[in-house]
Amino acid sequence: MAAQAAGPLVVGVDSSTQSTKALVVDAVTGAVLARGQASHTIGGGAGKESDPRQWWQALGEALDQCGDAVRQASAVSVGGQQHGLVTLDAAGEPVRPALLWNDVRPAPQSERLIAELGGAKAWADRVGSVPRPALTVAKWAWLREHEPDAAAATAAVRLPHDYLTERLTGEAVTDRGDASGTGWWASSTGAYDTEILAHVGLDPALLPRVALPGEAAGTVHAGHLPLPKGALVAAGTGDNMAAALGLGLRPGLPVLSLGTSGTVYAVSTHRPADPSGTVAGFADARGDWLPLACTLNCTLAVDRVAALLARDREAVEAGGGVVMLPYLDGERTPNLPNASGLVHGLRHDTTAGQVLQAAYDGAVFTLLEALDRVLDADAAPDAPLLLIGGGARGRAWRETVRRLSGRPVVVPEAQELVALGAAAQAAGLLLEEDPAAVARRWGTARGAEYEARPRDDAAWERLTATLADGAPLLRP
Ligand SMILES: Nc1ncnc2c1ncn2[C@@H]1O[C@H](COP(=O)(O)OP(=O)(O)O)[C@@H](O)[C@H]1O
Ligand SMILES: O=C(CO)[C@@H](O)[C@H](O)COP(=O)(O)O
Repeated sequence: MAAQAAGPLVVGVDSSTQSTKALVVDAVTGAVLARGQASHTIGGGAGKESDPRQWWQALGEALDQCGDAVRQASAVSVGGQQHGLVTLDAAGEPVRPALLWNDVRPAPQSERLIAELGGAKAWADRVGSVPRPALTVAKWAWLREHEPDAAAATAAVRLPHDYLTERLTGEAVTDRGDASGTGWWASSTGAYDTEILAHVGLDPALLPRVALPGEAAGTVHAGHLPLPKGALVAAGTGDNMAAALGLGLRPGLPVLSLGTSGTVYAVSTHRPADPSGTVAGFADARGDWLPLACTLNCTLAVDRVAALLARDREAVEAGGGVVMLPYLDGERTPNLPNASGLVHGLRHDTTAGQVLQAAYDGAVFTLLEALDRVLDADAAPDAPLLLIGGGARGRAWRETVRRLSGRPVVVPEAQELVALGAAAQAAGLLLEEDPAAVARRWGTARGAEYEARPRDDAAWERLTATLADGAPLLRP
């Protein structure tokens, strides 16, 4: 395989909520020479948890599937689901399963942290984000309150991507992108916030070093993975930051990602600070910012509705006035952690296909509602939406985005943009280039273009009214 390559080989990894994906990529051309994927399981009863050791095992399986090419890689990088709280004991073993980004149990701790440290605006100004239940700081506060023994046994705290990076290299290293989703890395200073850490009783010595953009985490030291010992390992980053790299994103171009989470984001040259908490003021993996809004209910919620209706996910039907807010897991945007799904407007003539379409509409509306807040002065109002994530392969998702956004849509041909972004980061490290420039050279954002259609204002108004009128039901 490597014989077909024009340049050295790099490996990009996406350790996301549902699976690990690995790509072996030609660092010069961006050609994908091999790929692998292995699933994760999520448990946790009322919460959302995964055993980090499973991610390591899945990484091994995904790399094995890549065959010989992976054994010739010169550099590797790991992108991972953001915010997860990985707690390790003194031997480096997980104290308990990781609390994932979509675990809403820390909602009371989140409210308390906001109140105790000056309110939402103070948090946004200082940290960049209001500490919603998703953020690692709220999860750590939950653990200390509910499982003090587990918190006391914790000798190291990691995020999913840097847990894997450390297992590859033996080095405790993270990056500013993923660190910016913890709630204890302040965007105002570009460093860990020792006052916040003291407030939540977390010793900064338990945290990984934050590498500078472009800095290596180390080299592969683990002999039992197919990766060659001594291959360079980049710092990696959060999955959304990795996808921004993978698209070679320039400031102001909006991305809508349809996966387990739904996200809308853009690279910005201005540090975000949204006191409403809708926009998380993340850092990107280079030196800019990544204002982002994230929903909990996206592809899994809509697929669940399709299964309930016993319909294929593409079997939608237009028409009718039924409205659905598919908040099956509670919701993060808007901040409704205790909400459940809401259906309104059913009639005798409502069809199952219309109910399914209403689920897509509700999921897409929730994301697009946040888009205007995410975009700043850098953003061109008529810029096309880049549609990525597993859902971007679906016609019903794409057409719903076109109908409710009124914007042109581009669906990149490249499908695994997080893994490609990690590969671009690895290639950037190896070739001493800007990873976003590497991705632009690879042409990763090229894809099918769909022109703008007039926005469906009637559907938008029905959804807005249902969200407002349903508030007492959505905030139990
Ligand atoms: N052809 C398709 N059409 C529509 N949706 C799809 C298709 N293929 C996969 N998906 C959706 O993509 C989702 C997984 O997306 P992905 O971005 O890989 O998730 P994550 O990164 O959160 O693990 C699945 O939940 C599934 O609903
Ligand atoms: O919490 C966020 C962003 O803030 C999520 O986007 C996670 O990063 C999980 O991503 P996926 O597994 O859905 O890609």
